[in-house]
Amino acid sequence: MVQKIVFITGNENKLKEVKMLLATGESEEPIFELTSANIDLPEMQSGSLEEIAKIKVSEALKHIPKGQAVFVEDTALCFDEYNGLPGAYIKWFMKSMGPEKIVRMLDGFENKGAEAITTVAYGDSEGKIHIFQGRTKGKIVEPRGPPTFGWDCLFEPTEGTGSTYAEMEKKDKNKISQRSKAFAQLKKYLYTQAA
Ligand SMILES: O=c1[nH]c(=O)c2ncn([C@@H]3O[C@H](COP(=O)(O)OP(=O)(O)OP(=O)(O)O)[C@@H](O)[C@H]3O)c2[nH]1
Ligand SMILES: [Mg+2]
Repeated sequence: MVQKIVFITGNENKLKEVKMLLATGESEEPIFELTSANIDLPEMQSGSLEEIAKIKVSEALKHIPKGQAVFVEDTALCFDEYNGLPGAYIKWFMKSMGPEKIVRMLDGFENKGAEAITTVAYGDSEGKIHIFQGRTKGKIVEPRGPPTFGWDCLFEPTEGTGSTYAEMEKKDKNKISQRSKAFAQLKKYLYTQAA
């Protein structure tokens, strides 16, 4: 049976990435059907990344038809010098300050280290919640590359070739990004369940 799965998001760029990350190869039998819904769910402003995602997906479960599964995804950007902040609040920092001023937050600090963390909370068709998390280390740099997706232009991953996410081809970003690591785990889980 093909499991219907709903991704709750209002972010078009993210949706595009996630569709690519969960796409099945041409030779693979599809085991799930992915749709998306733009539902504005309340997001807790405290707690660990896992707790925030868990509570968000329990809300999401109330909005989808019985028998379907649902997932939410939250991406945090954590500065070493700020002990993990802005973290999950990066969204609000981006909205009110924009990328240029976010870079200025680390002026006066030598350590520009940061970690991008994607947390996926999956609520299965029985209402059980499963958490998957992917992490990519890097540093905050002066914006480089097209400013099309949030803070992609100011994050230079350590594993890469010295480019910011924004300067990379999508397929290259997807090889190392926090989001691809989290969704690789979800995909593996879905295939194990279906086997
Ligand atoms: O440059 C980026 N590269 C990424 O890979 C990435 N992933 C997310 N973001 C941005 O980080 C904030 C928190 O995101 P977020 O996870 O809370 O998403 P969101 O609230 O925009 O959408 P959603 O919650 O409806 O899914 C938002 O400003 C997103 O635009 C990214 N920016
Ligand atoms: Mg969000």
